[in-house]
Amino acid sequence: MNDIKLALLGSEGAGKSAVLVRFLTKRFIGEYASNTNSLYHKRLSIDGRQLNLEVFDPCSQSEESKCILEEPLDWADGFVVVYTISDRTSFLNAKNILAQIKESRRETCKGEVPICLMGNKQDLCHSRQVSDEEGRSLAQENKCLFQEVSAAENYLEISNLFTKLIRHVMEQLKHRGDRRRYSGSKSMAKLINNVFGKRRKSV
Ligand SMILES: Nc1nc2c(ncn2[C@@H]2O[C@H](COP(=O)(O)OP(=O)(O)OP(=O)(O)O)[C@@H](O)[C@H]2O)c(=O)[nH]1
Repeated sequence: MNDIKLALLGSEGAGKSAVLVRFLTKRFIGEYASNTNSLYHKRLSIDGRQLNLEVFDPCSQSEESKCILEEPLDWADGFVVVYTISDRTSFLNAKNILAQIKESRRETCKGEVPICLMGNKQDLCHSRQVSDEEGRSLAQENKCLFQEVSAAENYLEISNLFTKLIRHVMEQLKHRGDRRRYSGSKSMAKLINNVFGKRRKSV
């Protein structure tokens, strides 16, 4: 069984939990606790392969809590970076997060870091502050997957994006010698318990 570890990153309220819960359960739930770090588990089958998916959904990454990024950056095999199309600040924050991911993997990761950039809340396009082209070009600069989505209204696009990202992670893991840096001795659950004190979720 392959273990795949993803981290969700983005501004407060960008819709990280909504996007993830949409993918894992096909449902949209309006409100989520935002002051806790959560680790979600799900068994999946992609291309006939059984996967053990773990997704870390940290509480919001404000400027002051920048250090919170360090553990997921080290731990994850791939990243989902979420911004809101109706909030330019969240887009600028996503840009910073992408730069931090690249910087943290510069020495250890020879190939591309599997990342998916999601412009969420597409249903709020009447109050759009970030164009689709801006999102697309930021994704191209950083060699990551990109799509605008609406966790509130759409399942399929989100599911397809996660699936593409997981395929990319599986490809990268095949080519890497240091496949499981943390599993066993230093799991994310332990890291989170140590650093933050947290809940684990299964869906
Ligand atoms: N209109 C609309 N609202 C959304 C969408 N996705 C999430 N929301 C709403 O945006 C708010 C924040 O969503 P969350 O999923 O909690 O965002 P988050 O990024 O996990 O937030 P933190 O946990 O605070 O970091 C909630 O009120 C959601 O109902 C969407 O696609 N469209």
